[in-house]
Amino acid sequence: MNTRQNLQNPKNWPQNVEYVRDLQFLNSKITENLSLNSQKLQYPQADMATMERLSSSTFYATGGSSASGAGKNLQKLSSRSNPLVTIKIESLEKYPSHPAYPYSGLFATKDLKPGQLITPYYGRATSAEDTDPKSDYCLRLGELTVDANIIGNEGRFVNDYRGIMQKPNAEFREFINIDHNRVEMGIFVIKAKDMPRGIRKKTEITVSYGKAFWKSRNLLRETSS
Ligand SMILES: C[S@@+](CC[C@H](N)C(=O)[O-])C[C@H]1O[C@@H](n2cnc3c(N)ncnc32)[C@H](O)[C@@H]1O
Repeated sequence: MNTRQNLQNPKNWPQNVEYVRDLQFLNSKITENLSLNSQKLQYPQADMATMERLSSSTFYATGGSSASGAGKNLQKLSSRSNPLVTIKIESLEKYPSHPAYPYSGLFATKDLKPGQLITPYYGRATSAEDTDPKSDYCLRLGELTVDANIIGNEGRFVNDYRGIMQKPNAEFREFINIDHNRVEMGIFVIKAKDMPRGIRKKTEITVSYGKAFWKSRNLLRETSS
């Protein structure tokens, strides 16, 4: 079900992008594939060449996709809490040395606990074949792609950690959204010994897009991991 009812755009939201609070599906076959009603999650099968192209043009969850196991062992969460309460989109215009200058980033407005869901990642859910290779906002969800280039939510503003901090403080992870009864991708605070307090207020939230994302754009620095 789509939720495109007169949503108020968050502060600093770009005019040419539609703000949504749910995945937008190109067709109902894709909706079924993520639904938990069928008890079995099966993504549309894509050929090897398409999957290889997807691997380099999209970013993906740490540890790969687990949803193909019928949603087993995934955390069950509600995303109803308003993400604007804990995060904000910030223009990087005042940070000329930031690698994503002069665009935007996602910042914590409160302390965020280790393991906490920061925001789901929403956009247009498409099959592998329909993935736009030119989009910089594509996230893999199993064999599907969530593209937040022209339709999305706050998640589309999360930057890669490279050039910003030593390592990411957040990660993409699949979870079961009990509000929608389906598997979705979310941005979560990393749980790590050296981050016992999670992400502190006013800190930028960063993930790793994966080396393949940068390599495919010829932007991987020799030193980056
Ligand atoms: C999903 S968008 C992130 C949000 C983007 N900064 C914006 O304001 O729309 C991904 C794009 O942001 C930029 N980006 C993200 N992390 C970066 C980094 N660490 N260094 C340089 N550019 C980055 C790159 O242009 C990348 O293709």
